[in-house]
Amino acid sequence: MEQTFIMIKPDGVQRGLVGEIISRFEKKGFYLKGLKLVSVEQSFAEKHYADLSSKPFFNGLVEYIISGPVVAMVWEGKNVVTTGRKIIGATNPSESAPGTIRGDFAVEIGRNVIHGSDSVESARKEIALWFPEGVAQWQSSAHPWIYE
Ligand SMILES: Nc1ncnc2c1ncn2[C@@H]1O[C@H](COP(=O)(O)OP(=O)(O)OP(=O)(O)O)[C@@H](O)[C@H]1O
Repeated sequence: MEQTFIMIKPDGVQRGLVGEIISRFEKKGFYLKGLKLVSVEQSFAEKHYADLSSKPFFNGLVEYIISGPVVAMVWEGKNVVTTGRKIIGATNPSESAPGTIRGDFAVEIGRNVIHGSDSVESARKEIALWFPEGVAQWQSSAHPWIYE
């Protein structure tokens, strides 16, 4: 099944939103396949956001991501990349709909609480970067109650 990489950014960890965010993905019916609290170095953050290296906000973004521990996760489920982005909401919290994570918990684009892969290909690369050790192999016994 499809997998995505989700990261709770340092502001989400500091503000105590970890449980709330995990709960939203769990209740939807997605499966947690990888989870760790990590403080990343500048070079690692630059690698994760390499596609944005030419943007004027790049240095600030890297400073933000290394400003405290983040929660790195792998979630699995049908259409989890696209649906995960919908659960997260628009990049700029002033445009994120209420009911989304950013719509409910964020105000500024530079403090938008959470990251989610934007495509299946990005998810594959990001999971390989953040979880080189691999992810857990397990099947939920609730599976037949969530999927036809
Ligand atoms: N104009 C901006 N000013 C400050 N920070 C920004 C700006 N645009 C984007 N960012 C930061 O860079 C991150 C990555 O931007 P991107 O355009 O990839 O958005 P995204 O895919 O919704 O976010 P993410 O990759 O974090 O899930 C954003 O989540 C935000 O934290």
